[in-house]
Amino acid sequence: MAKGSKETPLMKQYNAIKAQYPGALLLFRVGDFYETFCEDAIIASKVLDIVLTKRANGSASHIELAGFPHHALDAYLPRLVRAGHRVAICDQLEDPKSVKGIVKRGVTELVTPGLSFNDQVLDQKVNNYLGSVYFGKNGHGVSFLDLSTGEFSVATGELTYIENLIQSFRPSEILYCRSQREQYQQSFDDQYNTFTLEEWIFSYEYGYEKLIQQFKTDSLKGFGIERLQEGIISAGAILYYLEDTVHKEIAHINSISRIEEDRYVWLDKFTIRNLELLAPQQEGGVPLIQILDHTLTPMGGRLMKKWLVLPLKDLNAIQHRHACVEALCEDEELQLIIRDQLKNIYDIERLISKVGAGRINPRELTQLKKALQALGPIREQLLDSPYAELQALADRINPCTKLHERLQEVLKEDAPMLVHQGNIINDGVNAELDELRAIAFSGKDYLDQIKEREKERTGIPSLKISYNKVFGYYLEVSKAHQDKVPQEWIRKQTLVNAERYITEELKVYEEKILGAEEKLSVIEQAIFRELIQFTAEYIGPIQQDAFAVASIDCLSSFAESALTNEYVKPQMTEEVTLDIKGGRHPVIEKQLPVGEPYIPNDILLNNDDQQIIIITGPNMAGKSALLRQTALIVLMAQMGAFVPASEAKIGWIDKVFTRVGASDNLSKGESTFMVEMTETASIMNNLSERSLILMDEIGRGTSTYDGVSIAWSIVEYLHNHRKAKAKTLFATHYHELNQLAEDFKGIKNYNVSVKEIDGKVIFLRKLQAGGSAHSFGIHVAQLAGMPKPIVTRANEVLAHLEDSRTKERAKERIEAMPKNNFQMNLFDAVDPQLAEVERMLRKLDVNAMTPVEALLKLNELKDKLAVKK
Ligand SMILES: Nc1ncnc2c1ncn2[C@@H]1O[C@H](COP(=O)(O)OP(=O)(O)OP(=O)(O)O)[C@@H](O)[C@H]1O
Repeated sequence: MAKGSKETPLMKQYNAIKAQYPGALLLFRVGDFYETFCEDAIIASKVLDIVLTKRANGSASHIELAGFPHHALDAYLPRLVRAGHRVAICDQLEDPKSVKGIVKRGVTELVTPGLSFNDQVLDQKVNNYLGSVYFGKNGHGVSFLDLSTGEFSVATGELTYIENLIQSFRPSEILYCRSQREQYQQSFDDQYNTFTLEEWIFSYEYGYEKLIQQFKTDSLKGFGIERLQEGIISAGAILYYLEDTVHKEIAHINSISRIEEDRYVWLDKFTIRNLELLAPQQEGGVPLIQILDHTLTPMGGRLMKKWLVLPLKDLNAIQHRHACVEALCEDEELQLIIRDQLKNIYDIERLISKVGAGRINPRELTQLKKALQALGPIREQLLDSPYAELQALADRINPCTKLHERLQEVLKEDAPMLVHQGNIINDGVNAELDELRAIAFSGKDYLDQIKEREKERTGIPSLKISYNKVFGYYLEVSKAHQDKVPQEWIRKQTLVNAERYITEELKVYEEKILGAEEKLSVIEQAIFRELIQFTAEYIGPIQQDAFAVASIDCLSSFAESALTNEYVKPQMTEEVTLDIKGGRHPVIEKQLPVGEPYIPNDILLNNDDQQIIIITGPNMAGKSALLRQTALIVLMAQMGAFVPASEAKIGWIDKVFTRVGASDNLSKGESTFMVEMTETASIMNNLSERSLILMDEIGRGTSTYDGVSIAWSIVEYLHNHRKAKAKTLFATHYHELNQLAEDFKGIKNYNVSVKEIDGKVIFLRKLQAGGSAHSFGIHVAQLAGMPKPIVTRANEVLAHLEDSRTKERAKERIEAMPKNNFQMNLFDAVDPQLAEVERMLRKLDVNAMTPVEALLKLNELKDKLAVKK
């Protein structure tokens, strides 16, 4: 707008409010519409596909304008938020009827991608997390809040841990400190919506104070997070942000939990991606969650995702879940009953959050009532079962009987969505309400009586009594009967075929009826507000119920997969052996064409004579499937599910690392091989003796000799690592690596068998002991329809290369390979400080740095090492 121009009072108010929310799109309530202006209007018209108009603005030039009716907010808001916009909703804070001049307005909510209660923005089965990251000197902090459920958690740790958690929680928005932009950008890719906050917010004292204020406690000791300095700082920023975005009613955020690094299996960020736990890597692919998730409640769906990315390490906890699944598998009738009742439990977790935020509508409160009704029978059924584990689960359900009774008594069965629509409260709850209702209804009856009486008196058979907003109740007489209209009727309107009249008597009753209806609505709203307050007392118990129901739902979902897919209960042990008989890939087996069975395979790994298995075999033989299914079976077992195998004995695993071949989708222009090596290095630096490593075609992104050499030395390193004899499956095309089995006790060769019949390859998909002689690559090329001359020539070249003399020399060279037992100082290699320095170095973009920046960075790296001394 031109400077110095004279604004209308409305635009003056608009501009003042707009200035308070920079970066947000402002929806400005004017009468029955939400309006947007200027830049916002241009964006809104594009995103929402609504008309963009221009209008005069006082003596200023024209401004753009786009708006929509206020009742369409639920439909339009999600579209703006999903398009990545922060939306400030500015409402009228006074009743326009009672105000002279301009109505007071203010922002009542700032909706951001990470903060929403709106059912249209939220996905039922997915948590909507707001994340917050703080980079400290001695560690980093992260926290996650789902405003729609009240779940709030925090962790402190090394950067890799924070990265893994971000990958697992997949927040819709991440907050970080404005002065830490560089660290943030170096550590996280740009796939997340972010928002930066000022530096003063990120202090321990501020965060601590904010948290104890929110939880109404004296300290954070009870939450077990007292020492998580950086975590507390990050969580404090979240609470600040809630305030800043006008989220004041947050009673449902009543605790915070620590994400304990020691409790869950460490899945490096490549593992979650490579194993396709939550999302497929390629469009059209199927992730594991799709096979495992048979949950029936939104809470169950959300918890299942969490269980999937946070598998347990504690044997007791794992075995407890297995025992529940087993009981539900054994008692199929109980399983059916429970699943039937779960369907009646709405999203009580989000409903009770809406109670806390004062945003629940009457219909939603009836849903809560119905859910409470269904909780009782679930509890009873499980308590009556002979299984102690299921009884323990049932015990965690609190049927909140008093609340249920109250809701049952007060709330109408078919209460509407909007409070002002009325008809929310039952008859018999409030005497005044009943009386007013009687007046309202009998008043209407009385109108009928008047009509009949007047019909008779005047002899106008078509006499009607109707209502309109302009002059209230009126009598309508068609033109044909005009002559019969009594004198005392007052004419109000003439239509083409009829005349409309009012009478003294009609006016008296109108006032009575309308007055009653208005009062009725006021009383109903007051009772409804009281009911919400009463319900708010139950936030804690219902949150607990939500968790209990979610757990039952997940366990029953595991039982469902076990029954339909023939999974078995894994035997969990403290040993370090992994012994899987007849293992299958849970996703691939569901996708094979009918009649094509999935071929099961056995895998035995320990940290003694079979620590590393080198798997060779032609392309398409099934090497990758075998690697992945082994990790998936372990993870499924540790999340509490049954597994696709005929038998599985699992010495629990603490970390899973996966490095799957050089993929073609280059990210950020780094060479594929570089990515591969960075990822592999991160594995080497984080090993433990309970780790499971999957390496699929490591080294294939470079020349054969480089590739073989790197693969070779990685295998040697893994084998000779003194502290961490990590169990490893190594799939490779380099059969040269088979030589290693002769030199090292813990390395064994296997191959995925194929049969050659009439020059054609038949995939048997069976894992068998021993290496393989050649790689059948040319056969696969032939299968793929490669032109015959190319195949023939390739065979010719191969024959030459495999010429006996060449082969003999290669064999000699491999046998004469200098031996190396990696007797280096392994401490250094696993030192986290060094690893951090290395990671920082790798992430540097030297070409984009000025000499001064380079020097500063060098100094920072030096400081990091100095801390160690
Ligand atoms: N055990 C099995 N039973 C039946 N089909 C299988 C089995 N294992 C793999 N397959 C099928 O074979 C296909 C190829 O398997 P996979 O990708 O594991 O081969 P690979 O040996 O890793 O090949 P490449 O070396 O080309 O990566 C799979 O997509 C699947 O359809």
